[in-house]
Amino acid sequence: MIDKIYCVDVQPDMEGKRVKLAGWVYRKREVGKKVFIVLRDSSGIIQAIFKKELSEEAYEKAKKAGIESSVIIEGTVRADPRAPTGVEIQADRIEIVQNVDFFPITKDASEEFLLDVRHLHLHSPKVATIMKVKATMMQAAREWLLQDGWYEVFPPILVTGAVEGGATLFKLKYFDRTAYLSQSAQLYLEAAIFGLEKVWSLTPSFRAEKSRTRRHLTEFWHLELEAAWMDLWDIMKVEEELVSYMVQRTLELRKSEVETFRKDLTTLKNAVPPFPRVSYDEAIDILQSKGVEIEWGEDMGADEERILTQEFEAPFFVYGYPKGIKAFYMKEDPEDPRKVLAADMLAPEGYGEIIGGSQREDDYNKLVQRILEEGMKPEDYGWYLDLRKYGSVPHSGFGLGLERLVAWVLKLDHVRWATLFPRTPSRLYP
Ligand SMILES: NC(=O)C[C@H]([NH3+])C(=O)NS(=O)(=O)OC[C@H]1O[C@@H](n2cnc3c(N)ncnc32)[C@H](O)[C@@H]1O
Ligand SMILES: [Mg+2]
Repeated sequence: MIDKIYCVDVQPDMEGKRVKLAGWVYRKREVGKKVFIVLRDSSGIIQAIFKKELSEEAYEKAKKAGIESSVIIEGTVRADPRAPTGVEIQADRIEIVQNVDFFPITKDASEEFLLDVRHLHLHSPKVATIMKVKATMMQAAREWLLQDGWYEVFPPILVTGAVEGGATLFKLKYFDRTAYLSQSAQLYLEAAIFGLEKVWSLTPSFRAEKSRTRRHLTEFWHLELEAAWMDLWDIMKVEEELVSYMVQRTLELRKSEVETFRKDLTTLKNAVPPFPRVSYDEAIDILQSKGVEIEWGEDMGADEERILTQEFEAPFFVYGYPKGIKAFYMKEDPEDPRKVLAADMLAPEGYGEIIGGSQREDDYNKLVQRILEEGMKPEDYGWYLDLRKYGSVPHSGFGLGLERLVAWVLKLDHVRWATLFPRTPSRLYP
C-alpha cells in the first residue's frame, strides 16, 4: 500500500509539512506557468499547484494529465483561503499511474448515459456520497440490532415458492428442477425464530416488476426482521425505533453528506418515536376528502401514497389493510375478518412505502385456508406449514427497502441512484 494520506487529512495547521497523496484528477486548469489540479480521493478533494519554477518536470507532467487520470502527488502543505478546502499542496512531484486522454462522462451527460456507464459513474463524488450514507445507515441498523438482541441470519436466495405473489417471480433452471430468486427472506426467517426468537437478515430480493416507477427495482436490498411472541403493535414499535436510530445516527455521522442532497432536515429530525399511526379506513377517508377516486378495499398505489404523505411531516404507519389486497401469510384481524394485521410505514415528502410488515397467521388450518383462497397449493408450502405444527407461536415481522429509505433520506428522484448497479426491467448491464 502506498504510504499516503487522504485529502481530508491535510489541514491548514500542517503548513510546511511534506505530504504524499494518491487519487484521480478531478478538475484541472492552467494559469500562466502554473497548473492547478484538484485531486479527488475517497475522502474528498484538495488543490495541488504545479509551478514551473518549482519543478519543471512535475509542471510538464501535470500539464499532460487528463481528467480522471490516476496520479500520485507529493509536495508541501500551504494554507490558502482561496483554495477549495482552505489548504493546498505546493506540488513538486507527480507520478501519472494511468493517464486518461478523454473521460466519457462530461457535465452534460444524460441520466440514461450515466446508467449506461454506471461503472465509470462510480468515480463521481456525488455517487460516492450516496454510497457512504447507505453504508452508514446499515452500520446504524447493525448497531441497533446488536444492542436490541437480534441475531443476524443468512437465508437462501434460491427458493421454490412465492412470498409476494407469483407474478413477480424470477424463474431459473435448477439442475432438473425449477427454482426462483427470493422475493423476500421472510418465510425462512419465520423458521429461524424457533431457535433464535429475534432474527434479521440483509439480502438481495428480486421482483420481476414490470412497473417502471421511481421506487421499483428488480433487485433491491431488503432488511428484514422476524420475532417470536410479537404482535403487530409490538413489531411496529420495533420498526419505528430501528428507522429512527438509522436516521438520527446517520445525521450524527454523515450530516454534511446528507446536506449536500437536502438542506431541510425537518422530516428527518421528526423521525422519532412514536411515528403517527393511521388506519387504512382513515387513510381512505383522507384521500377521498382530497378528491382522490378510491374506494374501500382498493390498494393505494404510489400516486395515492404520495398524496397521503402530504398530511405528514415524518414517517408514519398505515395499518389494518383489507385482506383482499394483502399477502396470504398475514393474520386475519380477529375484530374484523375483512382485514389483516398488517402495517406499512410510509416516508413523507411523496416517497411512500418504505416498510411492509404484518403479524403472521400462526394457525395451521387458517393458513391452509388462506393459501387455498389465494389460489396457491398447500403442498408447495409444506415446510412453511410445518412451522404451524411444531410449537407454533404468535409472531410478526417486516421488510424495509434499503434503497427506498436512502432515496427518502437524500431526496433522490429515483431509487436507482441509491444502488451501486441498478437493476430495472430495461437495465441489466453493466
Ligand atoms: N419480511 C417481510 O415481512 C417482508 C415482506 N415479505 C415483503 O416482501 N413485503 S413488501 O413486498 O412490501 O416489501 C417490503 C419492502 O421492500 C421494498 N420493496 C418491495 N419491492 C420493491 C422493489 N421492487 N424495489 C425496491 N424496493 C422494494 C419496499 O420498501 C417494501 O416496503
Ligand atoms: Mg408492500
